[in-house]
Amino acid sequence: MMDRLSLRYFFREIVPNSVQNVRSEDPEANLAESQEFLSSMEDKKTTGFTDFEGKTSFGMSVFNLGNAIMGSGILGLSYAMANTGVVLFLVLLTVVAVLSSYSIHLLLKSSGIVGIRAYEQLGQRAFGTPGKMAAGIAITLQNIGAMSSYLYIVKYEFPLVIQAFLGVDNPSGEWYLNGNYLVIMVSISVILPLALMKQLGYLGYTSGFSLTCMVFFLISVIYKKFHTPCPFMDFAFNSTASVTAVTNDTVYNQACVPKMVNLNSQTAYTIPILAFAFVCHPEVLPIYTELKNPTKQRMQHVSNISIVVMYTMYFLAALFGYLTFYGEVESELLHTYSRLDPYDTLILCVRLAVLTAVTLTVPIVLFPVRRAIQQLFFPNKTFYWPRHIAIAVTLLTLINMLVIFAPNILGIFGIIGATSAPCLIFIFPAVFYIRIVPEEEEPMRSTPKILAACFAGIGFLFMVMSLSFILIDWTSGSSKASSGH
Ligand SMILES: NC(=O)CC[C@H](N)C(=O)O
Repeated sequence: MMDRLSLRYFFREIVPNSVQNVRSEDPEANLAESQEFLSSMEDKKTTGFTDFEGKTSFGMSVFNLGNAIMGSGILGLSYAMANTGVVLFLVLLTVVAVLSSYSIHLLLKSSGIVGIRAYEQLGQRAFGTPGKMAAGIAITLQNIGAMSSYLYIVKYEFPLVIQAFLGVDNPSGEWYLNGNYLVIMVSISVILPLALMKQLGYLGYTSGFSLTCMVFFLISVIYKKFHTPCPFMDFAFNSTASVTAVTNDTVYNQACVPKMVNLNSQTAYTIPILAFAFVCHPEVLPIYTELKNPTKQRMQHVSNISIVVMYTMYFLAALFGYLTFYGEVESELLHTYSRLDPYDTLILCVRLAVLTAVTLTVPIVLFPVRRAIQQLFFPNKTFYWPRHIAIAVTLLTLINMLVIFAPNILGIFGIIGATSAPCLIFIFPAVFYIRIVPEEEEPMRSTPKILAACFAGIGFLFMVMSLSFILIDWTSGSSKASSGH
């Protein structure tokens, strides 16, 4: 048994500041609590979290977080680059990646103080029930939006892939070429079983596979750049427009020279597209909960590795996609490849790879929504299989119905994405942090809190900006890039 002195020493040296802080008011009570805490630490070998003892390895956690980051967002990046130019795009991409990592730091530090690694609990600690509701609702809306965008890809791309591989030239209502049936089949046979897993950690393997598919996508995009003439020949017009362009030097030069900095009416969409591409914040804390030997540094390390790898892949995909089509690139990169040749085998494989990748991302993105629903409606309840299954089935049914019956709702998601993404990345982590970290540890005027306040301000600015652009777009009737995915 440790004596009082060595216990104090132990606390100063080993236990994170945050834990010391919450336990610092009454020394006697502290000691009793500390002993209890210490013995629980000896038993469970945790670092102050009472919620769960994780078993997922570092590598698997990187795969899971990488998979959570990488989604349909990647398909809109070339378009974003076409509207910003290479250099400005790189600057903005770097800014969003760094801000994203900083925001994870805020979340991790706050959760270390609260002791429970759930976004909703941070909201609860900071603002009581309204805070918890706000976090839960933002996560639910954002992730349902993301999952629907993934299933849209399945609905519209999968039939084309099957049709081309089976060589059906004139489809006449075959059931296996009907996107709606395919969405339901994929949901039941692939997504549901994965979504029923008790823990996220089990999805590490599928996440690894999903990322492999995206690597294949990236390699193909790079390969295509070097095997596509510029200006490219549009399959639909069977080359006439482009041939005239080749003969005309000025047109050629204009069309096939990358712009370093470009500003136009679509430039404003870059921020929402980039912000969406880096959203992974609802998944960070669930992944942290399951991490083996969880410490803030270790989880920050997992996040930074995932962000750096995705940052590199995002940049390369955007760059080579842009260098293939230049100003002709559409808001969804895969559509642009169809203009080259819809039956090109490589492009069909790429579509299949992207389809697989986003399908395997759905269960990861569904996890935090189920957790949010559990936190909002069944707090303090222990794990219960029927509830776990019922929520997953209900959510998947809802998303399937949205994708099948209300495909026009994508515009609404533009609005949701423009509000919930800045909330989840910027505003909530910052304001929760400011409220949760005790004033004795960091006074209101300390640098970290002022930084956090500026961060919330940036988020608010992004939100207002994105919303105004969407509204302007709607009123002027051209919704070319309403969501970019
Ligand atoms: N939870 C999410 O919204 C994930 C979105 C993801 N970053 C994407 O690019 O698709």
